[in-house]
Amino acid sequence: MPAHEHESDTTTDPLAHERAHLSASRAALRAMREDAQALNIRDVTANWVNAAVLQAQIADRIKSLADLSHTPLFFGRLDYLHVVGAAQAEGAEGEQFYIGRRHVHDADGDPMVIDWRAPVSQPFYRASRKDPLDVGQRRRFGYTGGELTAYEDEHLTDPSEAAQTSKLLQTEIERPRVGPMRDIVATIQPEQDEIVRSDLGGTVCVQGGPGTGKTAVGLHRVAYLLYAHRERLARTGTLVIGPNKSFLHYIEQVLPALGELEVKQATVDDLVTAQVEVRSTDEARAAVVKGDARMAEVLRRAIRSHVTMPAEPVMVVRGSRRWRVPAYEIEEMVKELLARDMRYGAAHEALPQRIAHAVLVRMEEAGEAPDDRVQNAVARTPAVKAAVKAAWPAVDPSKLVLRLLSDPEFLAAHANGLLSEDEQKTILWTKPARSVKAAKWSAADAVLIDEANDLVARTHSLGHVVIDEAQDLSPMQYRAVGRRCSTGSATVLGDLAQGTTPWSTQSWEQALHHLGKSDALVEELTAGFRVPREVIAYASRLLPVISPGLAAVESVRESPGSLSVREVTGADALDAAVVAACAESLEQEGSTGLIAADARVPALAEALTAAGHSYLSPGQETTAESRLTLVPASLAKGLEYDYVVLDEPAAVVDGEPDERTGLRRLYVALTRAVSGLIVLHAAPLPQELG
Ligand SMILES: Nc1ncnc2c1ncn2[C@@H]1O[C@H](COP(=O)(O)OP(=O)(O)OP(=O)(O)O)[C@@H](O)[C@H]1O
Repeated sequence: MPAHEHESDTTTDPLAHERAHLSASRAALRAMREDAQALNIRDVTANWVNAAVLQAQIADRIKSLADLSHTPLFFGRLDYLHVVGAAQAEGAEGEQFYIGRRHVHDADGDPMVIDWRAPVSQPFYRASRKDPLDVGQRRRFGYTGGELTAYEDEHLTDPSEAAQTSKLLQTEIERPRVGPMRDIVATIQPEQDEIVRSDLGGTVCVQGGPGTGKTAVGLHRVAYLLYAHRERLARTGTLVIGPNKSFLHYIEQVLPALGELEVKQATVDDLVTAQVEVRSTDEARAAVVKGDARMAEVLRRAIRSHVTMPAEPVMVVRGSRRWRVPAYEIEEMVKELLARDMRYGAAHEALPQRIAHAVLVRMEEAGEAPDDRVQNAVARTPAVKAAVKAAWPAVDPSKLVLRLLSDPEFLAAHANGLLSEDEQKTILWTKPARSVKAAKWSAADAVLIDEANDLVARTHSLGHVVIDEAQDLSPMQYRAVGRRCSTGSATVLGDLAQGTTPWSTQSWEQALHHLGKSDALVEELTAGFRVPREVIAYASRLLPVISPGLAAVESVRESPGSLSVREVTGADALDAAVVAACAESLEQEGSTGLIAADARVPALAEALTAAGHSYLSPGQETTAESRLTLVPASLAKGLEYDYVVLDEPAAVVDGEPDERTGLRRLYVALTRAVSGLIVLHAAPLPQELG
């Protein structure tokens, strides 16, 4: 695949020709923006509400038509052998398309640039020598600071041309990583593209080792789905779930860069803490039980225990007449509602109407002609209300969970046969809370309340939800996410070897079951775009212990990377050695992350400051001026730095409640580097690394 980089401005020169197309496309985009700006809505809107809505839509459109000087308008070109969609007749003319981030057309409406998500763009990502998909030539463009400076061709149907890896792709993968996460739209790989373009109807689960592009793929899938199902998803909504705020901050620019501004981002905690404030943390043992799917059944039983079979008839007085519905008839209604397994709150609303209906039937039998208004009025009479309160009382979900965690007898009544006595004791509060407001709720408690809420009233479902770092979710958290896409679909992204919660996912099959998406497709990504060969080989020594059976990632990075493991004599010397390693890394281009056990962070912060190094925390963006981030190991997941200095692996392992989790945390820390890793230790290294 020849790369072309020479300069020339004759019109016969291909690079000059492509540059001219770039200028023309930018001019066309400018014209599209000017058209949008010139729209006069006064003639078409009848009232000010419509006008405001329309004006906002136009403002969004103008924003989306901005020409960002450092974001190339197109990055590829496809030369089809035939007219797309036409019968492939011998000798027919081909068609040429420029592939970019958005659609641009000229004054006649003819396309200048095609959106990467359009069906005709797909072969840019998928066509191969084996299956050229009617593409004669695929061209990739290289840019330097917004300038088109190179191109590279593949002739997929030419048997004499040898297959080669793309230099431009390699350059893109090797590019230093300063600033927030970038999109990969120009270089999505075929196996990634299959996931990106899988249909909205199905849930996809991706298992992939560190740096295989799971996050990137998940975000591009959202962008793709929004393009392919724009109206439906605008109505139903999309959501990206990440492990913590600093991670969400790191990825938040990717979708806007792809022109998608409406996608919400949240942590699972954000989703479930609308009603209560989280003010405490559980011990691991308690959190594991609270996060177990058996808790869903405990809650279901507890809520249904509020239903009591009626013992009294209902007597409704209307005018001079009295109507009696006997207890056994109300009992039948209650039993029928229980059997229908509807939401508790919906049944609570339905029961008064059923009783009133029974009264209406009696009225009709007595020759009266009551209408619907009478039924509503009867449903609201004190007698009916009292009967409903006795048989199917309203339940406050937070109070229900409060009682389960405070009242041993109440818990036992609903948990017996599900949770052992020991497990019950583990989750009971030692000091029962007096009220919902006063209770010191934990994150796991909030998930229980969320489950109870859903038992009372169905949770609103979105059209699509992406869950990143999913391996860390508890079964109850999967359920919480699952009810937010119960009528939609999900993209589940994770790595079993990076699970660091006490309840982390053991198998995707189980996880998908809890999510309510057992029919999901499980895909695997194994090509690593982040971690260089030498470094991933070192980290993968941990795999047999932390996740037996999982294949090691194969790095596709050309530069082998640098790995240096240094022993420091004496714990006192460690801090100085770490600071020196940071200074050494900062001499290179790109970002440096100093990763350390959480407990080591204050000492290292002090050492860095004393040595005159300013540093960022994981939530802050690296810039050309400020390239060093001090990262507690607990926040390293999902992030990456060009150079990583890893402080004292043994301390990272010891920072976790058990060894396996500790080694998994270490695996995460070891796999954040893009170009080089320096490991410094005063204590012996964990033997698994030896
Ligand atoms: N096709 C690609 N072309 C170029 N870069 C890519 C491609 N796929 C992934 N990358 C880059 O590789 C890096 C790792 O990607 P990403 O963070 O999505 O991996 P991940 O699987 O989520 O990793 P982790 O398990 O560590 O969270 C990112 O910088 C991403 O931009």
